Order: sequence, then C-alpha cells, then structure tokens
Amino acid sequence: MRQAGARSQRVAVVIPAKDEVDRIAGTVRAARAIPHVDLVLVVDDGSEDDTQHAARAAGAVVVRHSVNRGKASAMETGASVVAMRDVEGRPPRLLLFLDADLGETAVATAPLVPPVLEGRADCSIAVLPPQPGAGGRGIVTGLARRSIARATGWNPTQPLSGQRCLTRAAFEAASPLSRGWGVETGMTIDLLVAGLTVMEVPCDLRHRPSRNDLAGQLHRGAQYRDVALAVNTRRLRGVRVPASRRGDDAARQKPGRPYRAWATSPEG
Ligand SMILES: O=c1ccn([C@@H]2O[C@H](COP(=O)(O)OP(=O)(O)O[C@H]3O[C@H](CO)[C@@H](O)[C@H](O)[C@H]3O)[C@@H](O)[C@H]2O)c(=O)[nH]1
Ligand SMILES: O=C(O)[C@H](O)COP(=O)(O)O
Repeated sequence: MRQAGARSQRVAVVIPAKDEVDRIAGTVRAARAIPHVDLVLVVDDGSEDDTQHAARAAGAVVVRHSVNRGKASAMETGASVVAMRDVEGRPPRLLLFLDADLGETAVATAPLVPPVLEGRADCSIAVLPPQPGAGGRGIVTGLARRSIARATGWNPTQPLSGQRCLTRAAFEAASPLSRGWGVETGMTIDLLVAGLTVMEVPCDLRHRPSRNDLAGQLHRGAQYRDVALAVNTRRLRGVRVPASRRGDDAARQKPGRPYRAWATSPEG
C-alpha cells in the first residue's frame, strides 16, 4: 500500500527549538531541501532569544510555546499542527523530527526518508559520526541502550538520537510521549512493543555536542533522570516483549538493518 503511493507521499519536518537563534536558519534551509518535504515546522519551545523570527525568515512555519515545556512536548505540539495541515483524502505526512542545531548538515538526514516511504521500516533513526568536542562518558547512552535491550531485545547504536522519521501510525503507537529527554528511549520501546519495525541509518550530521563542563554535566543529569523515568514507568506497567516471543536475532543487529522485536504478531 505504502509503496504504491510512495511518490506522492509527503514529509513534514518538525524541529523543536529552544534558544537556537544561531543555528535555526541553516537547519530550516537544509530541511527544506530534503526530497518529499513540503512542510518545515519549527516549534519554538519558549525561547528567550529570536529563534522564532529567524526560523520564519528562513521559510519555516513557526508555532510557539509561551513557556518552556521541554523537547517531548514540543514534538507533540509539532505533530498536532502537522495533522491539522494534512490534506483530506491524502495519506498523512511522514514526520521527520530534527534537532535545531544541525545547521546546514540537516540535509544529510535525507536517507531517513526512503526506508519509511517504501515501507521497510515504521521508524528510521539517524546514527551520527563521532562529534568533535563531545565530552560524554556514555553513561546516559548506556542506560538507554541497556533499558531498550532489556525491554525489547534490540541493541541500538545511538539510543538517544532524536533525528527520526516515522509514519503517523507509528507516532500514534508511541503516544503519549515520555517527558523531556526520555522521549527517544520511551518511543523506541513503545514502537517495538507495538510490533513495529525500526532501523538505524548512518547520516553524516554535525550537532552541538554537550561538553565536559558544568553545563554539560548538568544536562546529562537531566537526561539520566528523564530516561530513567521513561524506562521505569514502562517496566512497572509490564511494557516489554517477552524473551520467549522475540524474533530478529539480536546478534545480527546493525545500522542499515530493519529490526522487529516480535517473532509473531504481538496478539498471536
Ligand atoms: O526545553 C527544551 C530543550 C531543548 N529543545 C530542543 O531539543 C533539541 C535537542 O536538544 P539539545 O540541547 O541539542 O540536546 P542534546 O543533548 O544534544 O540531545 C541529544 O540527546 C537528546 C536526548 O537526551 C535527544 O533528544 C537529541 O536528539 C540528541 O541530539 C534541540 O533542537 C533543542 O533546541 C527543546 O525543544 N526544548
Ligand atoms: O554527551 C552525550 O553524548 C549525551 O549528553 C549523553 O551523555 P553520555 O555520554 O553520558 O551518554
């Protein structure tokens, strides 16, 4: 079905942005150049700088939270606004979530679209090359990766990557989103538990990495808290794929391969 309509299928880029005036224009311009994209939506998440005007001047549709609500909330606002702009009688747009700090490299997320457009994956996730200046020690990344693996059997390379393309149905299967920085970890678990297919795709992107300074460590503390909350709420509710029902061989997982957690359908 999706294959037949693939050429006419449109994509909306959704960019959550908080105080990104230096980079948002480049990110918006690059996003507009991605094939199949007909809408670039920036959700200004209560910025105190001029993010909204810079985004609009670069050609984005802009909506704004009057107060800061966190990245996940900005994503939900973005998805709702896209739904209002979807055209009756045509398939809902694919959603391509991009961070605001990618600048001109945002165009390198174009390879995320074909696997979803062609129905090979319900959600594709960018794997970034090593980032100059990055100061992390892998603690938050490790927590997210282990937690996803425990719940579903999948070992993602970059579990925190927020550059993701997904169908509207997949977005709904992952809704409501986990708060703040737990959004990617919660989404990946929810998609796999719902029986959907995810796939990591290498993309040559540059972003502003968190450094090994006080601000960077405080940021990682908030990330750790939010990832742990996303994981623990799911664990308490028993949201997981039972080990006896798991399908795709975890040992063969690598970027470029679609992964589906269940051997049979979740209901079967
Ligand atoms: O309150 C906020 C804070 C940030 N952002 C935006 O969210 C995106 C990601 O924020 P950033 O500061 O770049 O975070 P990083 O630590 O670099 O993010 C990494 O880790 C996050 C999960 O912890 C993922 O969401 C990101 O995609 C991934 O790049 C950017 O567009 C921000 O402007 C908001 O919309 N609201
Ligand atoms: O710097 C990073 O990669 C993120 O903030 C995650 O931190 P981590 O190094 O603790 O995984």
